Amino acid sequence: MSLTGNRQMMNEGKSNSILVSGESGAGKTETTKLLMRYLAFLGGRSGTGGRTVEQQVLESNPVLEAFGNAKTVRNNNSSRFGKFVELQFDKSGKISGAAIRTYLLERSRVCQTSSPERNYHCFYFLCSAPSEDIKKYKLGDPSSFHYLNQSSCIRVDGINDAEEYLATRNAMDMVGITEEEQEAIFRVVAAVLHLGNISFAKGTEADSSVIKDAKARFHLNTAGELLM
Ligand SMILES: Nc1ncnc2c1ncn2[C@@H]1O[C@H](COP(=O)(O)OP(=O)(O)OP(=O)(O)O)[C@@H](O)[C@H]1O
Repeated sequence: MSLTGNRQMMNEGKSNSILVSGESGAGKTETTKLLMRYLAFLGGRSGTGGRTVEQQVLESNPVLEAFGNAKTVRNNNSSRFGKFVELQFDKSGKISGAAIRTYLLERSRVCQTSSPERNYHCFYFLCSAPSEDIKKYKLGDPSSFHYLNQSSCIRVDGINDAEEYLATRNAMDMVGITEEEQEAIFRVVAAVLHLGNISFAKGTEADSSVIKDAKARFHLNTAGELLM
């Protein structure tokens, strides 16, 4: 399919589209990665050192999967969003640029998950980060966070969260997300986990509420610090 699309584009000089559809678990994500890899291979530039557009295109997948994929009943790596990937080629057929647009992330999953599903991978990856990051974001075991412990599924066979954290960081470097931007992104991810642990108790006045206890206050303060 990639080859046919590429040949038609080169012969007719027209843009081509490939639509990958199917039910959850059908193989859309894996097929799209294979299509992108082959198109990147066909449009690759030989001899260019460093970070090439092809590499950046391919490395966008681990980044999108970390933040937009989760384990569901049907698929351990289910994409909870849609995406439109545009690869641009120059007259000689070499990749000159790429753009990825995402649609409709399943946002409700952030606050609510149930067994045997998991929340988005990025939360578990961050909880398995090297100790200096854990300390910096004041994190701990995933099971200590409400947004993650509503489900009894914390770990997934075949996914090493610690390795995936490093792979995600590496992929973010590759696609050109600066260290500062990555820091900001993971601060928000950590802050979301802390926000989920803030609980309230009934206040003395009618219809009022107060922070429940010292633990809840710690998470409130930490979320505030991370979002500053
Ligand atoms: N070409 C393939 N080779 C090997 N395994 C595959 C292939 N395609 C799919 N699979 C297996 O099926 C699983 C589900 O595939 P994939 O994540 O691509 O489905 P999907 O259609 O994108 O699902 P969702 O809509 O839930 O994101 C993969 O994790 C993998 O185990």
